[in-house]
Amino acid sequence: MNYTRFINSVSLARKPSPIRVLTAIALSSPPSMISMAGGNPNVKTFPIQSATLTLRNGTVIHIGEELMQQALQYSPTPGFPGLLEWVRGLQDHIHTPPLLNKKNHPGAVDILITNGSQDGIARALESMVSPKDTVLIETPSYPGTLAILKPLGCRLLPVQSDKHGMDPDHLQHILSNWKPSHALDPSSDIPKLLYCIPNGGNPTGYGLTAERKKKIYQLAREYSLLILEDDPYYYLQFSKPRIPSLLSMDEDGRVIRFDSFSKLISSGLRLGFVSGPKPIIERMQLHMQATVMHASGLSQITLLQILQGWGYEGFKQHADKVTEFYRERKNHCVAAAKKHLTGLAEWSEPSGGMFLWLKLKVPDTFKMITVKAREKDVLFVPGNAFMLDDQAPSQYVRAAYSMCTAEQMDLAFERLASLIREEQLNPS
Ligand SMILES: Cc1ncc(COP(=O)(O)O)c(CNc2cc3ccccc3n(O)c2=O)c1O
Repeated sequence: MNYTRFINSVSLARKPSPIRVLTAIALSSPPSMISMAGGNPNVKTFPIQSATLTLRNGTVIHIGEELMQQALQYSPTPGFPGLLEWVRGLQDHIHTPPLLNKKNHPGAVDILITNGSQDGIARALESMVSPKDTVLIETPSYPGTLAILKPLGCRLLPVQSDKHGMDPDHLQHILSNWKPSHALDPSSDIPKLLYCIPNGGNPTGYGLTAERKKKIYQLAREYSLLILEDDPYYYLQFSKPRIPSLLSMDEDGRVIRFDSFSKLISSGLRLGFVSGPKPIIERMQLHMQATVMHASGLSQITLLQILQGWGYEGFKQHADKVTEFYRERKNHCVAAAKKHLTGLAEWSEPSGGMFLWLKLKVPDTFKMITVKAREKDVLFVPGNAFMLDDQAPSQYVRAAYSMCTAEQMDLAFERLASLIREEQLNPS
């Protein structure tokens, strides 16, 4: 695989920061090394000495002085070595990526700790996309990614989806406008990247079937695409066993996978990680070096203490508990929709995540949701926010069931029902 084709000129121009190189050398040198290189502040001037965390299960985690000094000091851009090692082991345990341990393969998997997966997606797209490029993106899609992509000025081609996720037949139909050989022609506008949210989609809550994932991967192979697998809801799949990831089938080194700790452990710690081909991860690391330098050290050390205490089995048990929490909320949400919205809206049962995607029997939801709904003390997100063309009318709204009680969801949908009836009588 020739990765240069996928890296834009800004990213290709990036060079390792000499200071960050020295930080890495200093960290990996023997105690005899005397470093007067790095402009590190002296940790003895820091007011925080240690910390103690109490988990909901009663476990007490103590971050002593030595570890706290590491947490509060500059650290390597790729991530704390211990956390990198742990998440690498998690990927092996969960996805068994074919290229995880093939160090000599050009697409050997490398990992970067990011400030949440939003940060990772931004670095990947800002390192790969040029204005002349064509990017395939499932629609509807996550507004956070649309906010990154649209300003880059590339051509965005929407790939339709349904209750089983992105439609590979529509993807094939779009790609049939090119020949696979066009990928060898630098002047061709053949698509290079495919962005998808394979499980518990945002905004739909739908997930790709295993068959569709295989078909999409085969099409990516045929047309030399790289796949951006944005998968913060992987562990929140309601069906068991979980449907395998695209990374688990990646024999070519064409999947860049974004994981997040936001939906399982904390969204405020701002930690996620990217698993992908080393040449791409290296470009993202250089991007990170020139901006935030590294993800928060205190967040990384805090997370690592929790993960090391759990181990992989404990992590999976926690993920299963969180999934059951959201399954119960999903059931309450669907029950409230059936009770109040039957005949006024359509929806399919979410297969994971934390969202219900409602198609209302009105021509456009934007003004109804952004103006009238607030007067009725209820908030949703209008469907246009998830579309490539956010000016076009949309009959959809996204409802998040993650934060509301069953009673609140019932009342919210009762209010939405009266809004729909009013809108049907007097369209805004
Ligand atoms: C598909 C997909 N990919 C990436 C991310 C980012 O997650 P990270 O790991 O925390 O950076 C997300 C997070 N989605 C949302 C976040 C959010 C934050 C504040 C307020 C509202 C928010 N709404 O509505 C969201 O959907 C996501 O759904």
